[in-house]
Amino acid sequence: MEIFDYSGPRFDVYREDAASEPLVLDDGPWPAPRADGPVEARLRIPGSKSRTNRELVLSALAREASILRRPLHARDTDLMVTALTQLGTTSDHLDEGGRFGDDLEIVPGTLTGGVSIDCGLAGTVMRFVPPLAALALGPVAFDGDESARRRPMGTTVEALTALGVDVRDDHRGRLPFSLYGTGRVQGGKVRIDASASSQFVSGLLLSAPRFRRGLTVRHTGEHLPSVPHIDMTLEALQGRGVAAERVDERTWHVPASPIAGAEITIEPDLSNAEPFLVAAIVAGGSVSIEDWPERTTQVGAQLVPILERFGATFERTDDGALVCSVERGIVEGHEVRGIDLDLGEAGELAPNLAALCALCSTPSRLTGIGHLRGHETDRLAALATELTKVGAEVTEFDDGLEIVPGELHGAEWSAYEDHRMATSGAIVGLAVDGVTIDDIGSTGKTLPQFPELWAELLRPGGEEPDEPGTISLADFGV
Ligand SMILES: O=C(O)C1=C[C@@H](OP(=O)(O)O)[C@@H](O)[C@H](O)C1
Ligand SMILES: C=C(OP(=O)(O)O)C(=O)O
Repeated sequence: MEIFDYSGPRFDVYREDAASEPLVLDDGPWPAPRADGPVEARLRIPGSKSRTNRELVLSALAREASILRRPLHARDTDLMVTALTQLGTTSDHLDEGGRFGDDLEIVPGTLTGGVSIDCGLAGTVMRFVPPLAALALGPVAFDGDESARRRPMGTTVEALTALGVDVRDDHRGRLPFSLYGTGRVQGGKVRIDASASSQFVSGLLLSAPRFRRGLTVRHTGEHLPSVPHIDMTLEALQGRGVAAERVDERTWHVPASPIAGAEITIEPDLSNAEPFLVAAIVAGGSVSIEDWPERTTQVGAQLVPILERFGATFERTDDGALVCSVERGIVEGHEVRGIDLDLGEAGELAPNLAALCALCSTPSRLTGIGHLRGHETDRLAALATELTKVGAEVTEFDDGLEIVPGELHGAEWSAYEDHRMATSGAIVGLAVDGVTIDDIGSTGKTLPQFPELWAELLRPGGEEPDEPGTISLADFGV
């Protein structure tokens, strides 16, 4: 079939409080600000990427309209909205979302193909949309960024093929590929190897209520990373009246079922809170994150027990904020010991933790994260290269990293178009003079406001900016 020529949305680094006025940072390197002493900040972090993109997919498949309150507006979610719109969904901005952008109303429509989907570098778009596209009538082509073409896709392709979907897989389990939707998928049972990504499971489960016979997915591979993300998928389905369930450790079942419309407030992205919480350990002081959910399936919740091991203490305020306090920071000469940590469930937390480990006084081992080689970039190689550049000694294993701290020094830190590599460089820069990040704009994948929030974090004594709601570009050396 024809691969349609479609150039997807470009993204800008922009300020949500002036959403129509993109703030385009210089292409040049971003000087990571140093922290000289304790920080004191209370921050509101935009909505969860993982939850927003699940709710967007379910809203497109639902039998009636849905409203998403405080959804994330970032490159990954913009790509999802665009993909679903191309396939027949309508989305309207409700203009009530406050500082981080509008609430969204999603009205499902008849799913029709004849389109090319730009997945950008978003794992959730490339793994969640193809099963939905199989329910559309007509051809749908998928492509993404150059780096996205290196991410594993074979399990999605094989699963859909096994379910009788006509998939043209010219690049053997990589983007670009295309499928020919017939408007229906029989469903039933499918066995897949999801050891490279939990998103293969989640993607199938999300569209499964609309398959004729629902779907039972069984994972046959050795490892299964990021299990809490599958729990989040089940929770999202259940929230729409679908009796989705985990049958056993490697099997999930979703019955054929209507998907209800819903009004859902998206929790803040706890994984995107990570660099700010880590900053409290590096600088000392306290960082509060507003609206930290009491119960959540987000892996970011694991930051509390993990960062306690680095000396942080946590408490909740009556108004729902999580306060992370650290008596003396690393920059004040406090020595924090490294740790051994299995991050198999929470791989997306690994890059920022690796940066923190490099600032500790003793070696650390992060394991269970071999699948990070298929993330935005090969994160194990990228972390090893960049941490070595600034003076740490790093050994890569098949499933992780050993990080031996050293005398650290400034360098140009490469982000590899990876939001979490960029924020990891910013963490190192808090404690090390002369760190610059080659592409801070890559944070736009899930947190376009990162430079702005980082400046807010580092503003002395919680000082108000010159004009309320604005920050000086000089803060970024722009
Ligand atoms: O389903 C999701 O929303 C995600 C699942 C995880 O992917 P992997 O299982 O590939 O690690 C996670 O790392 C990613 O950031 C988001
Ligand atoms: C792995 C990640 O993203 P993606 O959803 O693109 O897989 C991540 O955000 O850490």
